[in-house]
Amino acid sequence: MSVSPPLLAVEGLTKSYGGIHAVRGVSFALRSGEILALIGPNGAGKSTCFDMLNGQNKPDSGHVRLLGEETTGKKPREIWRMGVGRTFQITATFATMTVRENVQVALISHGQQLFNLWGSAPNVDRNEAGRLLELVGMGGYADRPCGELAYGDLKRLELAVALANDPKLLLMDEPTAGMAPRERVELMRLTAQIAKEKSIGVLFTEHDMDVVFEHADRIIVLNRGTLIAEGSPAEVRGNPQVQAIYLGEGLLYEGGHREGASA
Ligand SMILES: Nc1ncnc2c1ncn2[C@@H]1O[C@H](COP(=O)(O)OP(=O)(O)OP(=O)(O)O)[C@@H](O)[C@H]1O
Repeated sequence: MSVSPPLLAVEGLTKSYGGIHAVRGVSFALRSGEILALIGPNGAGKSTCFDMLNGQNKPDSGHVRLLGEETTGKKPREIWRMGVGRTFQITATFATMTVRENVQVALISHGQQLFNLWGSAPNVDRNEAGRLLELVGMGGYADRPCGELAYGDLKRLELAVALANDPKLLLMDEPTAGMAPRERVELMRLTAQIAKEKSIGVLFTEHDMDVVFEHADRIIVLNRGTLIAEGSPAEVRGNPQVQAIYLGEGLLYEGGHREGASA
C-alpha cells in the first residue's frame, strides 16, 4: 500500500553564514489543513528557515518537498506557482489601487493573464476578487483605495491576496505583527477557519504566544538553529527545555504576561 507524502516535508535543512550556524539539520513535516507554528527566541533561525522554504534563500544542504515534489533550489516564483502562498511581515499591497483591484492583480498573476495594469485590470476576475474579499470579511471595502485602510484591514486584504493563488501551503511570517491584541486573535481565527475549510496547510512564525497557543495545532521550537521540541501546544508548554529557553519571559505559563515577548 502506498502512503501519500505529507504536504510539506523538510529534511536536514542546514544553512551557515561564515561561522554562524543559522539552521542546523532541521526536519519536520506538515499535513494539509494543519496549522503549525514555528517559534524560538531571537536569532533562533526562524527567518532563515522560512526563506529557505519560499526560495528566497538557498540551503547549504537538506531537502524541501511539497507533496513529494522537490522545491529545494527553485526560485520564489516557481515555488509560488507550485502552490506555496505567503504573507509578509510588512504588508505588500498597492496603495493607490482599490482593495478589489489588489486582489484582481493577484488573480491575474496566478492565471498568467496578460493585461494593462491600469487599463483592463478593473474588469478581470472581478467576481472572484469579490468572493475572496467576502471570505476575509472585507466585502464592504472593495471599492476603497488601499491606502485608506487601517492596518488590521490591510492584513486581512493580504490574506485574500495570498489566497488568490489558491495555495496548498501558506507561509505566514509574523502575520499579526503590529496589530492590536484583539485583531491578532481575530486574524488568526479567520486564517485557521479558512485553512480548515480549504485544507490549506499553514506554517507561521509569531511573537505573540497567546496567538500561538490558541491557534496552532502543533508547534515546533528552534533554538540556535536546532529543532529542540515538537508537539501539541500542551506538550510544548510543558517541555522543560522550552521552558528553560523562555525562562524569565513569562511566556509559557497560563495567565502569565506574554505580550510583546519574542517568538
Ligand atoms: N544574511 C545573514 N548574514 C549573516 N548572518 C545572518 C544572516 N541572516 C541571519 N543571520 C544570523 O543567523 C542567525 C539566525 O537568524 P534568523 O534571522 O534566522 O533568526 P530568527 O529566529 O528569525 O530571529 P528573529 O526572531 O530575531 O527575527 C542569527 O545569528 C543571525 O544573526
